[in-house]
Amino acid sequence: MNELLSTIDSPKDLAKFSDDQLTQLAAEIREALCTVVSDRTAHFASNLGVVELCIALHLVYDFSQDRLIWDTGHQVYPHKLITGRYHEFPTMRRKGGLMGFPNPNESPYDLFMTGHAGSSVSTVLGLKTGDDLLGHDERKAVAVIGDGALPSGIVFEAMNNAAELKKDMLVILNDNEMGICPRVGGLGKTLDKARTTPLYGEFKKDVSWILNQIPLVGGSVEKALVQTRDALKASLHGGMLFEEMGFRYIGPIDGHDLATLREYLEMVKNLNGPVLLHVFTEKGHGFKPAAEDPVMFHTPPPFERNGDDSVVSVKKSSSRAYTNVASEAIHAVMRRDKRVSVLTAAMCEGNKLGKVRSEFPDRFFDTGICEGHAVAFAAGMAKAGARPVVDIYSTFLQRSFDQIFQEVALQNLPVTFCLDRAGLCGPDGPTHHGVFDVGYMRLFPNMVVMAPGDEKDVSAMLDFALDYNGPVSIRYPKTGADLVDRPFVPVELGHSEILEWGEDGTIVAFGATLAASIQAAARLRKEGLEIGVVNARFAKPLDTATIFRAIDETGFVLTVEEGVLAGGFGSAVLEAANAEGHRTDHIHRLGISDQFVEHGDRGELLADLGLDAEGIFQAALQQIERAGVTKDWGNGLEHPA
Ligand SMILES: Cc1ncc(C[n+]2csc(CCOP(=O)(O)OP(=O)(O)O)c2C)c(N)n1
Ligand SMILES: CC(=O)[C@@H](O)[C@H](O)COP(=O)(O)O
Ligand SMILES: [Mg+2]
Repeated sequence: MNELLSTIDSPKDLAKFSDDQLTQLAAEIREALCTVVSDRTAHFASNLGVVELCIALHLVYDFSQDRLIWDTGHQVYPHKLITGRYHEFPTMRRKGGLMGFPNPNESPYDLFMTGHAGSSVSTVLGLKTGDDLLGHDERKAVAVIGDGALPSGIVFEAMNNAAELKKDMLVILNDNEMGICPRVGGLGKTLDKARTTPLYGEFKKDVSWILNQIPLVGGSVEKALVQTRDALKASLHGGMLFEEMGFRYIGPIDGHDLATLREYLEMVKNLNGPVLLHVFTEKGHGFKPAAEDPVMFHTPPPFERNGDDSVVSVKKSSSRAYTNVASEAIHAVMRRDKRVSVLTAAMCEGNKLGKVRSEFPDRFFDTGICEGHAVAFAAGMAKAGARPVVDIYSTFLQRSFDQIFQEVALQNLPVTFCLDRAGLCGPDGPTHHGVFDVGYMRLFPNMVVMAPGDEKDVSAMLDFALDYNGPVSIRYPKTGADLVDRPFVPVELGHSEILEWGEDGTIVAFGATLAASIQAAARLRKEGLEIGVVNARFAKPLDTATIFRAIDETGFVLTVEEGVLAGGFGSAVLEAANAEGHRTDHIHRLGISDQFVEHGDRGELLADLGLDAEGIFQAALQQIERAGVTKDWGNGLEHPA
């Protein structure tokens, strides 16, 4: 297997293959995809669906000069295999290996590092405009965008502008009827029209035959007839929307038929102005289990295959992940409070909201990949007296910054934000690590910023939020929820929870760093040091009484957070201490410095950043030395550093 794929160093090598060899190449690419997902979580069904499209694109265009952006970028694996990264492919999504999204540091064929949906039409328009301005107008420009990404508002901003500029660019709509879950929204229904009529090729032949029966009396009639044909075709195929926006709509065509793809790409390649080519694909195409269950196989847990393409085992993820705890808490509160609704932005599966959707279809809202809208929509619901819970990943919620500011915080509306994947999300890497939210949420007056220290805190914080008459954000990472054994202290606005107190120093953990902080403190206590641990719970409002007591009465204060230091929890502590004239020289912050964190296993990344128990232990030891804490280390051992 892979006799052909392993010989490809550049897309230019594709030209040497016959049609039969290209068919074999597609099979080899699918085999490589199956192999890579058998021992790690990676994007699978989306990649299976674009194999022929990717081969056709690289046959028709020269992307060493032409511009290509894969929107979102989770379907970029075939592109990576064809652009000289076959031999590195086994390192996919491993620390230090290939990224699971486009990465310009890997190849000049990757122009933008992406992972968030919807920006491709804008960046391709920008590339084309820049190339034209700088005398490279011979370069073609292509964006490939999925039907799930298409409803993102930015796509329409870009198309609106592209139609104005009349730039020669191609948008390929990869329509597989799926986001991660089945696609939602009115736009999807427009696209569905295209599935009720013959594919473009057949339709075009029929219309051409009809037109040929009409004796043409001159250019004006022909022009009118062609326009009639295009309007008829576009209205039949749901393309009218794009035609009205100023894009030439072509399609739909079969996105798994290599010859058809090449024919149409050759045709549209030299059309003037913005063109949208509507391509039908099947998510999971070519691997039956994935085609039958593209939701499960979007990023399946590792699985093994039988020879007949059946799947032997799929390892389920941990059932006590924070995500599950949160979705169960949301479900419970929806059962007892009819004011409560939940909103997701195309991440129903990722947010584990399937049961909520089934039981409360009228109070479950999937807006599609439209996070800005989701937040403003929730604000409207809150204004009407409902209690919306916006359940959006930390990194994707960044899309809604202005709506959080204007529609929620400024109005002081009771919207509850559940920020899943807050912190390091592991193999998805820098586009997905949710590490900025404490900073951006803390900026807004009225916003309460919380993070559960363990599983028990999650439902308690949600209950608090829904009783609180203002905006609240609750952040938690993509990992198993810890369960800290202690007499539970109810969640109270601006109050932390003191788990241990010790004069030699205090570790103040914000969020899910609590368990590692407890472990580090326990090791230090074994060395004879009296180290306290505080479960901060709130970054805003801060529990200044407890924090100032730790500052004034203990040897040092070490804050620990799974997020960037800039504007984070530790910054809040420094700001508060400074504002009230307390010492700050013995306050040390653990978190993420001014850097983007690469992809890798979550545990590896935490250890690299010193945010695991060992790192916290070592940081505390350094603070102990700095504080001049002298201790008889018991058995006379050297300092336990
Ligand atoms: C702004 C943003 N929100 C949410 C996501 C999560 N997400 C990744 S892929 C995906 C579905 C994309 O569907 P589509 O564009 O149709 O691609 P397909 O997987 O069907 O090929 C979603 C919701 C994201 N990457 N970016
Ligand atoms: C491409 C994308 O953004 C999603 O597929 C994301 O990778 C899902 O992340 P989880 O697997 O953590 O839900
Ligand atoms: Mg899709």
